[in-house]
Amino acid sequence: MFNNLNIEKIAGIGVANMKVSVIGTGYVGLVSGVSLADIGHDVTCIDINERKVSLMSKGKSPFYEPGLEPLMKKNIVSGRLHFTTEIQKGLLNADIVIIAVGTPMKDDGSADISQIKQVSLQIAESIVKDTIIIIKSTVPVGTNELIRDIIFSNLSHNVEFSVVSNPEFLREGSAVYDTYHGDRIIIGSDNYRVAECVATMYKPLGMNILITDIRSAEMIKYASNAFLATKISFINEISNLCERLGANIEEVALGMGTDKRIGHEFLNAGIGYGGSCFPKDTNALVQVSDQVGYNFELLKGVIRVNQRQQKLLLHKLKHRFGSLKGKRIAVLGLSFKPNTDDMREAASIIITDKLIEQGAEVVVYDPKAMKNAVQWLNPKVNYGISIKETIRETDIALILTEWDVFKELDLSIFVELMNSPIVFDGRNCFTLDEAMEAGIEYHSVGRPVINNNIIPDRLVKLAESYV
Ligand SMILES: NC(=O)c1ccc[n+]([C@@H]2O[C@H](COP(=O)([O-])OP(=O)(O)OC[C@H]3O[C@@H](n4cnc5c(N)ncnc54)[C@H](O)[C@@H]3O)[C@@H](O)[C@H]2O)c1
Ligand SMILES: O=c1ccn([C@@H]2O[C@H](COP(=O)(O)OP(=O)(O)O[C@H]3O[C@H](CO)[C@@H](O)[C@H](O)[C@H]3O)[C@@H](O)[C@H]2O)c(=O)[nH]1
Repeated sequence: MFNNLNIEKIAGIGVANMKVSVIGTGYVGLVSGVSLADIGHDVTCIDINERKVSLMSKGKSPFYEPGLEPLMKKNIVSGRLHFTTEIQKGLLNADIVIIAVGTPMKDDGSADISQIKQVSLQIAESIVKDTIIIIKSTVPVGTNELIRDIIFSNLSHNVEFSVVSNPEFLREGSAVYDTYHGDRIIIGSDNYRVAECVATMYKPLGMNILITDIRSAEMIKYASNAFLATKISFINEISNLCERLGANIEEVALGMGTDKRIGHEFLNAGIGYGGSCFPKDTNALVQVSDQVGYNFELLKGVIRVNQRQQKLLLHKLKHRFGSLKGKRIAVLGLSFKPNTDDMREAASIIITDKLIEQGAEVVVYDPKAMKNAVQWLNPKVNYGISIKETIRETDIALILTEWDVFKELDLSIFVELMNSPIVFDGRNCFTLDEAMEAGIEYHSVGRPVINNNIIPDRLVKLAESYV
């Protein structure tokens, strides 16, 4: 059905100057759109959210992402980057349309592809010339074919099109860097010349490009996220064992990661993974597996371990204090990881909620996520105005996100300002030596507890009842 797609015309445009429309301006849509404009294409970003479009048109990002706003402004000024809420206008004359709308998790764990289906219908009605349609959103295997059928059945004009799977691998907090320095670009297509045309669009980025069939491209995205989530749950399991056996997870991870076959990345033990991708995508892959009659036992375990790990500090607090009623607790860090204001699936949501449920008074601080946090956290949470004011006269401090401003703290402020300098660090921000020198009581993940400047020999006993 795509044999007549006017690929010569699209490819003939060369490595720059393709007309690209991006639908959906979350992290993926906006960062992709901006970078494609930056490498010379004429890009229109389309979103139904008027507030976002109005902000973006002024060069402002709707979310915090380092390095993004200067790049937006540069490309708006150059005339290569445009924003609109009107899909028909936004798709006019597009050579390539990129779908980057959300695919959130449904209650049963599966991926909700309704936004993609809706956009596909709009594309079918709007395209007036031969077009390549790229699906960049993370979608279950088989979705690209489904979308192809929906578009084909609803075309308003006599045009050719081809659907290409091109999953995205950027990380929030380093999205701009990743877009220019990623490890690979995956292009899944049933037409090699179409795939080459998409490769041409990305060529100025100078990245490795791997062309696969459509279903394999869809699977590469899920398999990659599931594997990284597995690495995190694995190291968290090892860290729980370290606590019981008196080993130190930092040294264990260093020793493991030095083996090139294992590698150092994604071996940071902590309070589990959050964010808009790992929880959603691992659950979706389990759902898909179940649907085809395959019991993906390993991944089910990874998800269970993560759910338990997100509550690790609550278990430690219970063991240390029994009741938390009337305790004043400071929480440093709310976003699911540093350098983002994204609160989706952040461990802070469940932890602060449980603390309040147990009668604690909770005051929180985050360098960037406070505004978003209001929509996600229990209304009884209090918001601090600075790190110092947040920990002042508290009984316990929790660190939930490893922002640099926390890692760079002089630990003596916990001694000076808190009622009692007791710190539970879910991200191992400090060395045990630093904690010992400062004279704080320091509980971290997978490492011995520091209390009264000694590493207690009751460590193993302490750990027994954590989980
Ligand atoms: N966030 C990440 O770091 C990341 C990384 C890789 C892949 N992904 C995947 O990319 C996809 C997008 O994720 P995100 O976090 O960037 O998105 P998001 O959910 O934050 O934003 C989606 C955007 O799409 C817009 N939208 C919805 N329906 C629309 C329509 N009919 N027309 C125009 N706009 C519409 C929404 O208003 C919103 O701005 C998901 O499938 C996600 O799994 C995300
Ligand atoms: O060693 C580690 C590494 C990460 N995390 C946690 O894992 C979560 C996810 O972190 P990260 O992967 O850095 O951020 P995301 O922005 O969610 O990026 C992931 O999800 C995206 C969406 O699919 C993919 O594009 C990226 O490749 C993939 O890394 C965060 O809560 C981290 O705190 C750990 O606990 N330990």
